[in-house]
Amino acid sequence: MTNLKVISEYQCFAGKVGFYSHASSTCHGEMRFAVYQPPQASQKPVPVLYFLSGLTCTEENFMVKAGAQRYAAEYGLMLVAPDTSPRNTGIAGEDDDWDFGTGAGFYVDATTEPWKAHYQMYSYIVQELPTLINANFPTQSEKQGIFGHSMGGHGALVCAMRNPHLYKSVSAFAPITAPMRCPWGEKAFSRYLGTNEEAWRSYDASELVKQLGYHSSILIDQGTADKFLTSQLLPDVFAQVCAEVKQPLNLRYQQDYDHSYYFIASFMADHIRHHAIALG
Ligand SMILES: N[C@@H](CCC(=O)N[C@@H](CSC=O)C(=O)NCC(=O)O)C(=O)O
Repeated sequence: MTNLKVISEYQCFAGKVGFYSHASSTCHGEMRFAVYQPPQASQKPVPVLYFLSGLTCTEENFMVKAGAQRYAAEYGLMLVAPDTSPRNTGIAGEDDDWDFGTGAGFYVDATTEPWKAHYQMYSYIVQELPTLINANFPTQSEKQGIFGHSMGGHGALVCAMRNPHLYKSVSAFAPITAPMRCPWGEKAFSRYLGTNEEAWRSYDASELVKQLGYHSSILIDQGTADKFLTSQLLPDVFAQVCAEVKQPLNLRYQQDYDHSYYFIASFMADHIRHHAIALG
């Protein structure tokens, strides 16, 4: 494998889960990610589905808890789950908060000191990581989808809407849909992007859907017992804007589900199917 260090690999549903690290030229440090190669990948290139995780996660949470491999094996999709931020950068205070810094890169390209030298997660996800994946794994590089959870749901919506030519499908579990209007987003954007809110708009799904829209229907699942629903996630704001601009949206409120991976695992089959249909 070129430029990749294999950390560990495991047989899974007749395919392989692997954990890898590499020297990132975008984030200027070591980055980690996980890949699930379905059994079909041993015979031919397959489409790729990226999953962006939420606050406090590493590349492991999704592979261990989401139960996605079974469905990826069924449909012949490769899964890629990157880490949620650079780590051990030496930036003072990077480990102080669980919702900012380490584990909380928010999938933006930071423009402020001291974060901008390493916290370039948007470019890492959209450019460097796919280039690395396509060079090292049997992918159909023109067939990419993206999904995510919470902070990662925000990241998936932003990456897809800003790059509809790169991502044929998008979905999210309990995404932060209007980060400019919630405490997690305000904290992250003001520190990574500065206080000029104009710069925040290109990372806010509810703004982007107004400006850009997306070429196909967006699937979102949201638990009604999610403790972050009304304070941080605000799916009704996103739904309202989608309705105004006639963006197709399948927003499903799931009764009594919370914010956890138990919720994610419960609806994983539907999300993988959504992407498999779009990715052919
Ligand atoms: N420490 C927090 C809870 C953190 C949390 O719930 N993280 C979620 C993502 S939240 C939005 O991005 C998560 O995925 N955690 C990892 C897991 O494996 O569950 C608190 O105290 O509330």
